[in-house]
Amino acid sequence: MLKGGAITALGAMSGTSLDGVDAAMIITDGSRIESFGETAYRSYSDAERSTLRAALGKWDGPEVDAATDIIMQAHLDLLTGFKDAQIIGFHGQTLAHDPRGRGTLQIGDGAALATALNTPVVWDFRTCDVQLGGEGAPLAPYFHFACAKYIKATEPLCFLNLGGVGNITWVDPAKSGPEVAGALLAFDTGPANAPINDLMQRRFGKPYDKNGALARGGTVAMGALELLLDEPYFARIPPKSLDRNAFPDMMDLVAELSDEDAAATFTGICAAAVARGMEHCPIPPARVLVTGGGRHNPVLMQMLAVSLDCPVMPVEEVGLDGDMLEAQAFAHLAVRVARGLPTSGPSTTGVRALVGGGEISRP
Ligand SMILES: Nc1ncnc2c1ncn2[C@@H]1O[C@H](COP(=O)(O)OP(=O)(O)OP(=O)(O)O)[C@@H](O)[C@H]1O
Ligand SMILES: CC(=O)N[C@H]1[C@@H]2OC[C@@H](O2)[C@@H](O)[C@@H]1O[C@H](C)C(=O)O
Repeated sequence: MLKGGAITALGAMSGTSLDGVDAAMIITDGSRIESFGETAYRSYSDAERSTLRAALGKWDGPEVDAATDIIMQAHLDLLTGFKDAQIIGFHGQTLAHDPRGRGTLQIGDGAALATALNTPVVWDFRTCDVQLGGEGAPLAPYFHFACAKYIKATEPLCFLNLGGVGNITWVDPAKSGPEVAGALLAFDTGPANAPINDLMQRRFGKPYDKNGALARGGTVAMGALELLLDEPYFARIPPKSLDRNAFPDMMDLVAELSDEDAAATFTGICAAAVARGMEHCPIPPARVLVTGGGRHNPVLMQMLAVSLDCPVMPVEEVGLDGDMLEAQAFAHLAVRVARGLPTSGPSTTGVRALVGGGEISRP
């Protein structure tokens, strides 16, 4: 176990929207963020993305092996460019997530990465939490707590991540640590960019609805939206988490709609699911800080501004980098694992006791 002060950690995340790998450096002791460092991004080619897509929802087999090769190569390409990391947090790519059934699968071999990069790698962050009865997700909340301290927040606030799936963390920055009762509440809000991306791929062969251009010209089909929000997931008390493809029939909901209305409806569903989730906050937050790719979508941001009862703004407004927060999170969590600190607990994944999930592989 590492002892002592802050160290330089590198984090890497390939998220559910399948756009690419983010990597970021951070100097932290696992509790306090001292500073943020260099970042980099490697996007997937169309061919790589379709291989990854083909493996979604699978637990093993040739599709998973082909996807794993891509994940390993993409991370090696990106991470060799960083020189000073003392430890690496490697999330890998989630292919399947079923915490109440078969478990959770993040592909990629952290031990091979440790050898190739000659640096200790912390990986497989979610399995231990799931094995102990937790949701295994979201895991960024313990990092969000450190971010709230870093930005010197004084009132309860939320971090909202709009990736493929949406997740929210309510934080009370007055508490002394993330594991303290009442410091955090976190859960996945619902589908975010993934259905929009899937629609764009299916109807236009494009990866996403850039700046919400398509959704902007459409109208939200309220019937379809309400039908989805009737799913039991949205009424469940958090903590709770979602698989990227948890609602496989979503595309059917918009099958009869024009391209514009279909895009508007999926965008509206993302915002409405967040609004529904906000009802669970113990105290209304003073603001919602938005991270993840969805904050680049002005139509989605406008829908959120209309649906929520507090100011909604991108995390850049408080000096954070919304494209890199998840990569930074896994760097921070890697240091926590190495120091024997917990990475999840009852208020974030619903696990019954505090868990420090993650395997450490040394070169
Ligand atoms: N300019 C933009 N306009 C509209 N949407 C955008 C824009 N930029 C990014 N996005 C959306 O954000 C997605 C990427 O978000 P992000 O990188 O946060 O996801 P992720 O990390 O893969 O997902 P997760 O947090 O679920 O693991 C893109 O696939 C796209 O849908
Ligand atoms: C199983 C899994 O990979 N979940 C992701 C996904 O993407 C967003 C949301 O669903 C969140 O629960 C999680 O990622 C973030 C980084 C987290 O664990 O906090």
